[in-house]
Amino acid sequence: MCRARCRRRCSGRGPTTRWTCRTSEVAEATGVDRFLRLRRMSRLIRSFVRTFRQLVPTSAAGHRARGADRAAGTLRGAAAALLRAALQRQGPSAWRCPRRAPCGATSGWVARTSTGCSTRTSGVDKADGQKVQKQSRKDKKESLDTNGVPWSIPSGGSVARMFGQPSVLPEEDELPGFRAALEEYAAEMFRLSKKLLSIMARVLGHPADFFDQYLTAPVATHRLLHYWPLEDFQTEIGVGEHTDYGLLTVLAQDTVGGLQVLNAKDGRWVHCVPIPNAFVVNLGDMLARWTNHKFKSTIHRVVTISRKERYSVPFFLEPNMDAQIALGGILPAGEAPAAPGDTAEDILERFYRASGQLKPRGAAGAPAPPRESEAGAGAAHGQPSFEPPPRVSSQ
Ligand SMILES: O=C(O)CCC(=O)C(=O)O
Ligand SMILES: [Fe+2]
Repeated sequence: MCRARCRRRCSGRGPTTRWTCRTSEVAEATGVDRFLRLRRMSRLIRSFVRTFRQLVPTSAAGHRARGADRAAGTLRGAAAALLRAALQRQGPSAWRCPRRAPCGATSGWVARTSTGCSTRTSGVDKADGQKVQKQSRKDKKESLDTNGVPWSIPSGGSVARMFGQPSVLPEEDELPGFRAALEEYAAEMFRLSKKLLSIMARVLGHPADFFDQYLTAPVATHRLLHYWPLEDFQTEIGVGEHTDYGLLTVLAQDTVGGLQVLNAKDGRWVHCVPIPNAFVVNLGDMLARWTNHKFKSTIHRVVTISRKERYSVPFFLEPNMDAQIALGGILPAGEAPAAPGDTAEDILERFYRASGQLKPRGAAGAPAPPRESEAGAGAAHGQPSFEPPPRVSSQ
């Protein structure tokens, strides 16, 4: 039996305090954890559905997001089914994948951690890998990360393989329609992102379809976020100050508010007041680097000042992992030659190493990357020392 505050029965091996119980063992032994997870997820998904309802038919780019509307309808049904399942204690068993999970999956529910602090950037170019700092305040949020481009098979090394993994989600019979609705919404966000990028391409003096060549096997994360109200502003935050590291982020937020953007000119935080029927679009570090900061990445954070819980749904887009992202390389005049280490994958890897999600190369104690055969079913591509994905408080 577990000691401390946990009465769950463990396998009897080793120390059995609440904090050292392995979720899988607890779930196996009692089924309780599974039930709790299901309840938690049902709340998250219900609120996600509410956020969807607020999604507008018309986005910032005048793009009609019919898919998002349809997906909202499907999700309403899916959430109801999930709740029913929760009541009957028939929850899915494996769709929460804790970070550092042996299965190495890169998506799934990322719980609020008891110790984790977000990382933040002290500059706007994390692409150089050295500017990530530890925040002193803890993020008070949880999320469900899913693969935003499930059809894409990114090619490259371990980062590409990590992102190419399927999402950890309830099975169809556990939550009918949920996967389809997520995919439909993500596909719509991908279309919208491409539309926005085509406008940017023209601003940069390129043909409208310029970015398409870099988006044939992209990487994207579709995230469902839930924030609790903050109780102590000294020690807690929604998400710490950061820039997203990819190309761009299309974000739907509810009406609670809390997203803030840094005005680089006067150093003040500006509230990104929710506008009904609008998406927020953040530019990421890769776009900043590619344009030599002609397009700046958005420094933002979430400080939930309301007593209400907050929900948001960002869609983060990165290009093909082998896209060369040289500093200023996308500017038509004076194309900078790409140097080794300039691919999107190199940049992501540097970021993960600098933020501690990936151990430095050759670090003492750094576990060796598992061989493919050791990776297990959930890590079909063999995820090494990655603590999977969440673009942490980065993204
Ligand atoms: O929830 C939000 O509004 C922003 C979330 C965010 O910035 C992130 O996850 O990178
Ligand atoms: Fe962000």
